[in-house]
Amino acid sequence: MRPNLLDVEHVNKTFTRGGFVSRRATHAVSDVSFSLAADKPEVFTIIGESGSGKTTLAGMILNSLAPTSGQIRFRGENLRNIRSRRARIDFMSHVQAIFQNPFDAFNPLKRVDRYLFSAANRFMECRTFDETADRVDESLHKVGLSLAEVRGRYPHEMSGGQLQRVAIARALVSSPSLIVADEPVSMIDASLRMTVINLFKKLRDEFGVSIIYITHDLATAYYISDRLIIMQKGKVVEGGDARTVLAAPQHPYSIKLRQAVLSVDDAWRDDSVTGGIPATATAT
Ligand SMILES: Nc1ncnc2c1ncn2[C@@H]1O[C@H](COP(=O)(O)OP(=O)(O)OP(=O)(O)O)[C@@H](O)[C@H]1O
Repeated sequence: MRPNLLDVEHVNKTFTRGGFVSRRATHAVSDVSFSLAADKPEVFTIIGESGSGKTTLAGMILNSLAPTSGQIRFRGENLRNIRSRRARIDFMSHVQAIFQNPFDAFNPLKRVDRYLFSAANRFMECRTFDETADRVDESLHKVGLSLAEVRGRYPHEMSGGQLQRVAIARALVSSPSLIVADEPVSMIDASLRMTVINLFKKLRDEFGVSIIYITHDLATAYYISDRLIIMQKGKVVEGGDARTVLAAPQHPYSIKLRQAVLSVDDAWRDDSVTGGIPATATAT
């Protein structure tokens, strides 16, 4: 039987601070489990208020943080066993990350196309410059851009939305099967957010990429998710099919979330009249 794309099994992460006498432990992630199937690309959302453990969980899925206990497997392989440089590069070619602020992801003094070329050189076995350029151009087309548009430009010459699309194109160069996107639209101008959000749907539907979408933004979570888990203080308080969870929320936090979504729906209805961009609500 084909292994799942991702298995997160009873994962815990505890940070300890202080010395022997004043030692303090933070249970950032407590007993979290979920799986993503290999043959069914989806947008899986991890939603929760600030400090609920979302970024810590993302770090463990990206293999940049080790769980205190429990295990994470990608295509059946325990991430703990991915140690050699070659194995790490192979893993990174399949699992890519998108971060919150695209302006932090690019050096202001470096042309953005150079990032795309180095990703192509790192992950793909292109034999000629033209082959590398084709690969880069192909990735940029997937996000609605082209090498001709991007070549020679510096980060400050692009909008936050455009730059985040370049970051996604860079992630796509290696044809990953999973993208972990941690608050990818929260630093982007509201008018450009939906372009990036719709792009994730396109990656799922047209290119078979699964997305782990991490957010505290209820409106985009509601709009984009196939399944979701709601985290609070490191624990999953509710999870499952996004519409089902939101239709009959059980946990007080999910009820609060649904109320916020309902008010967002109202905002959408208003926006459909005015032709504006949907408002977003934030869990507090
Ligand atoms: N390196 C660390 N050392 C100590 N504590 C940490 C560390 N990283 C995170 N924490 C703590 O773990 C908890 C979860 O943090 P995390 O950043 O994962 O939450 P989050 O849901 O992503 O929050 P936000 O939405 O604000 O980014 C918090 O209490 C945080 O202070």
